[in-house]
Amino acid sequence: MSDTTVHPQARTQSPPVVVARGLVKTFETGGSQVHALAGVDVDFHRGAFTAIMGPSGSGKSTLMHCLAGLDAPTSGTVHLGRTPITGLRDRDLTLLRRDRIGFIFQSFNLLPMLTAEQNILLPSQIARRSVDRERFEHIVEVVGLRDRLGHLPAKLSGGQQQRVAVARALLNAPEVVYADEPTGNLDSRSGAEVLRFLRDSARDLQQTIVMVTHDPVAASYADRVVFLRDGSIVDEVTEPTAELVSARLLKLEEA
Ligand SMILES: Nc1ncnc2c1ncn2[C@@H]1O[C@H](COP(=O)(O)OP(=O)(O)OP(=O)(O)O)[C@@H](O)[C@H]1O
Repeated sequence: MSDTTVHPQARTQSPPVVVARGLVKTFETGGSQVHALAGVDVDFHRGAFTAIMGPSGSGKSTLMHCLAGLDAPTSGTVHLGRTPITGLRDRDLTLLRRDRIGFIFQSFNLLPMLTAEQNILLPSQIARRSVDRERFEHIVEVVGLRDRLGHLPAKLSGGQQQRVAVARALLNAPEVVYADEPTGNLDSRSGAEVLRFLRDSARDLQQTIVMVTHDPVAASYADRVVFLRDGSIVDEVTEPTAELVSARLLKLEEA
């Protein structure tokens, strides 16, 4: 174990970066109600890589949207650090998402006319933030994009494009990165590259990462997996293996 490696147990005991309490989200659809979140309490700690799993419709996306301030819960609270993000005005939420949260989506979301480097730097430019060149160099090195920085996205493989998106999300050292099915569009080799990088970022850069995934192999890269069913957290596994995650998921789907 290297000096910079923190044992997973130590990471889960560090102070929480994100704290959600009593999260309820009810959708009204044509006269009936859907309880997408039925009272979720969950914490995410600094430097921890957490996967959120559960059967289809269990509330994973809704939970991530409420945690990230992309949607407002019907009731309950979310704190990012000391900031209660539930209750912030739209403009403050926009700034908070821009300055303190990183996002990685299944569909990369790169701008096609910008090079890899320009895509990585774009959010900092929009926010008029000075770039920590040392961190940029480090991230580029770790994601293995050094010789691809001048390429347009169309000239990169899917895995390389997602690594650009990951580097972009991490450049500003956001307090938390939310990844929504980040390997959903990748073949298994490229997916593994991206997942290794996310895992290493949590370990080496103390980056807090929360990932929604359907894939037990992807979840096995996390330090911890929380399982949702019918809008509630019903199970949790630390130091998961793909086999263990598959078995728990199967149990939830059968129940
Ligand atoms: N905008 C909406 N309006 C009405 N119902 C919604 C809305 N968004 C989600 N739901 C419902 O809330 C529940 C949870 O949905 P959510 O998308 O969070 O689940 P999920 O676990 O992410 O599903 P999947 O794995 O299929 O993506 C589902 O029953 C869904 O139909």
